[in-house]
Amino acid sequence: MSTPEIFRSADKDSLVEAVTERFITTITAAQAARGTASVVLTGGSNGIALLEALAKDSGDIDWSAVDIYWGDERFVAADDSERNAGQAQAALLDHVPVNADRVFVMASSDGEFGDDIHAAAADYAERLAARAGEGETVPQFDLHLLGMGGEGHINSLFPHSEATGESRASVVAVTNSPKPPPKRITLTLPAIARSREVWFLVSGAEKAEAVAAGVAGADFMDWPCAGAHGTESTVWFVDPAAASNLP
Ligand SMILES: O=C(O)[C@H](O)[C@@H](O)[C@H](O)[C@H](O)COP(=O)(O)O
Repeated sequence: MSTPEIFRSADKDSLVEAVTERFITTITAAQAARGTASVVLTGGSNGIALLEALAKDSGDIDWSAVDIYWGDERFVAADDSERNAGQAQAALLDHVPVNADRVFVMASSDGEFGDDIHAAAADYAERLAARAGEGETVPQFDLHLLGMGGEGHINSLFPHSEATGESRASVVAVTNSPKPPPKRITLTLPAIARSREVWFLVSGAEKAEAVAAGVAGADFMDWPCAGAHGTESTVWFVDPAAASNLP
């Protein structure tokens, strides 16, 4: 488990610029070392702004050799504008030469499992396991991106929820999310822990308390963000407002 690193930016725009630059460096380095890279995307304003910036310039990233996953998804119809996958498609994936076989979208509520959210979550767990090494259920991600809510939720892991307390399964269904829509599919803390790097992309004063709790290593049932760590690095990209409760 890595010690949190804090990257303070002057504002939200320069936060996205810094993340974009470091994303390019990290993914090209992974490809240079292993011929391939894997990244877990996040929704939210900063997560999508990063993808838009990458669509304009992603340096030497070989997009055909990147595995793309999502940390969570809203279990709604495929064409619902709330879907993280649809937003990522429009922001980036439609504009770069990704390999469609390496883009792992979580099922929608009108997909092959219909409204069976548990089957849809189990399917994602199986697809992760199929890409994992022997004896593992989750591939080693090079990078897991995370947005965060003001109460410290990451992916669809909300405070004091069963999903946040999950200690074994890699993917679970959430049927009572306090933030709409209620039905979601999410990677769990043990799945996030398979990441070399975990990056939080956080701006705004309403996130300041959660940032401080996450960096200080609070109880993850109170502040789910405090339970997410990369094996090599954990980086909090914060603007001045989000950093305002840090020592
Ligand atoms: O799951 C959701 O309902 C939200 O999309 C949420 O998880 C979002 O990613 C964070 O709240 C960060 O959002 P911002 O980057 O816009 O602050």
